[in-house]
Amino acid sequence: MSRILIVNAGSSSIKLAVFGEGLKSLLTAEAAGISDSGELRIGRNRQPAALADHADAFERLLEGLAAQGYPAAGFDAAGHRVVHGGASLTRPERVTAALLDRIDACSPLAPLHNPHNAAAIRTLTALLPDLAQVACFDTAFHATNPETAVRYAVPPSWQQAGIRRYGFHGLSYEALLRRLAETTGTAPPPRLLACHLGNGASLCAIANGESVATTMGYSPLEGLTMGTRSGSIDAGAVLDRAEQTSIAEVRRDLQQQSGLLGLSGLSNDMRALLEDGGEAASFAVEHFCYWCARHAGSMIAAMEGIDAIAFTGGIGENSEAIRTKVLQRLSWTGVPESAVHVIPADEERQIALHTGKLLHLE
Ligand SMILES: Nc1ncnc2c1ncn2[C@@H]1O[C@H](COP(=O)(O)OP(=O)(O)O)[C@@H](O)[C@H]1O
Ligand SMILES: CC(=O)OP(=O)(O)O
Ligand SMILES: [Mg+2]
Repeated sequence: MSRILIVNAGSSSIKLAVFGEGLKSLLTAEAAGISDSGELRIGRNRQPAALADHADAFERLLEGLAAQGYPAAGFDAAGHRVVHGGASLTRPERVTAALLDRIDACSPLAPLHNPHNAAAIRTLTALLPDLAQVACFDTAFHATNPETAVRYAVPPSWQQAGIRRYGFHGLSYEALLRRLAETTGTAPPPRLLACHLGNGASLCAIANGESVATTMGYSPLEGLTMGTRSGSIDAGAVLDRAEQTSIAEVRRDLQQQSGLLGLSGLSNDMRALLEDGGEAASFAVEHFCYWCARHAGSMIAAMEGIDAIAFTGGIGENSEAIRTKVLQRLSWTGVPESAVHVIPADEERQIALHTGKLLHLE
């Protein structure tokens, strides 16, 4: 019997899942609010936990799995979410030293993610050198985007340097399509607006089951207002700030001090802002919803219309208040309630499916 460990390291959380024979889910665990007021969940057991960083959180999660009868040495394979695969990593790959180098090379493009993804792979390699590991890329799903959607209007030298739109949350969108098919029993709607609203947030225009446009671009910074990331901003403003301060400061500000946190001055956590309800918190929430709907217009234009909407991600799945606000702003689309779906993010099973297939596991 094969036992697979799945590792999904996001910007603020690490989710682990253990799958057994027939991809039966055996145990899940999650570390949330890393570097903030954290929480550790092993199975159904939740407790507040001070989680210094992703490495600390990963170690605590592995200890938690071992205490539940799933020690690391008992795994036959591991599958990882890797956020940025660049232009060439467009399908799941077996981890090798050379592949790790390529993942490292993409780290500057996804600084809140790829270093943690690579670190988790290295931690497991050090613990279990013979463990078969597979990397699945968030960028891969968007390889079907047309060239007009992918290219920035910049000189050829930029294009040669890899400056183009890649798009992210691909594993989540793949999982969303799979689960939508499972629940409806039909082919995907011809023009589906998929909304992954979590700490990182993006939208995807999915036409006949394929990504044709998405709001994130070169890095997971572009597009919607996010937990700590600014979303789209005029490059002119970025250049001016860089001239006045430093590149490092601008990078930190745009990646870690902006978004809901920057607008509210309180928190990057949507639930905390909704609970707070004060003026600053409410403005941040409105900004999130307004820009979500405004970017949705761009996705709908890319598909030349819309038949259905699906929400996923921590906010998309759990917050009816946010879904309602976004849908109110999209009422002009005429999408009926029956064509609005809420799909729990299932990146872990998607990675397990890829891992099992690539390694021919039973
Ligand atoms: N019930 C809820 N209401 C509103 N927001 C929620 C709720 N549950 C979770 N969230 C929000 O989901 C976000 C985290 O999303 P998630 O997809 O888990 O993060 P990550 O991008 O790190 O994977 C946080 O902003 C959190 O506040
Ligand atoms: C790509 C990305 O933004 O991921 P997350 O939502 O997990 O931060
Ligand atoms: Mg996530």
